[in-house]
Amino acid sequence: MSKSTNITWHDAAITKSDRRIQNRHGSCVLWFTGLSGSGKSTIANAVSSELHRRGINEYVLDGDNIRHGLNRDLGFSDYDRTENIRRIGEVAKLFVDNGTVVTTAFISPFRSDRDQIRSLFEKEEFIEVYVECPLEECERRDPKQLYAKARRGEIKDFTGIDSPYQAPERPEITVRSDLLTVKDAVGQIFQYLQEKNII
Ligand SMILES: Nc1ncnc2c1ncn2[C@@H]1O[C@H](COP(=O)(O)OS(=O)(=O)O)[C@@H](OP(=O)(O)O)[C@H]1O
Ligand SMILES: Nc1ncnc2c1ncn2[C@@H]1O[C@H](COP(=O)(O)OP(=O)(O)O)[C@@H](O)[C@H]1O
Repeated sequence: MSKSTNITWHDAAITKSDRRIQNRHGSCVLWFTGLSGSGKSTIANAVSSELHRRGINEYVLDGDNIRHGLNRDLGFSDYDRTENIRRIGEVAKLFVDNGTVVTTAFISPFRSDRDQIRSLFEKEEFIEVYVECPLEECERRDPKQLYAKARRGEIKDFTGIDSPYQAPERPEITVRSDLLTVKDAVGQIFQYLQEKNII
């Protein structure tokens, strides 16, 4: 809910549509969601690198990085995760308005939070990418040794251990990161972007 009153929305002189025409490509958010260690960052960065190589305006919003700055006041309670995702959704919307293909790599464990973000966008602009990977495999990878800490009780409310993860019911794309290589996952996502005439 907004705390401010007496504020007026200003229409910008240059619109999203103007930027898309100049860029010669569309803009959207690829909203990656999945367990810690499922591969969100790895695949989002690989997609962004390939977009960049092809001359497409791209940007990655990554969980750990945003939590160092914009969202450094937030922790991992359910309330804080919801606020984390709400802010990222608003930032992603600005990037889409700017004509960018933005990738976001947040666990975003709650279905209602992701649906709320979806509602900020036009239909084709929000692409939910479920990076599906069994908990056992994420725990085996454990790139930051956080599962080990959570199992030892040194981290509380860890997603998949003592905090829930609600898998998407109808994601636009499901990437099975336990079965596909990173390269094949990138290929799957590019195929979608091309089919939808975004790039
Ligand atoms: N308690 C707890 N639960 C889950 N994750 C934790 C926790 N504490 C720290 N971390 C590290 O923070 C990263 C997840 O941050 P997110 O902003 O993506 O989380 S959320 O979307 O708000 O749930 C997550 O990064 P990824 O591994 O990239 O997903 C972890 O490195
Ligand atoms: N097919 C794959 N897709 C993505 N990551 C993979 C894959 N196979 C192995 N990995 C490894 O799994 C780890 C995933 O970590 P990361 O991308 O940080 O996940 P997340 O951002 O979801 O926490 C990395 O060490 C990555 O090299």
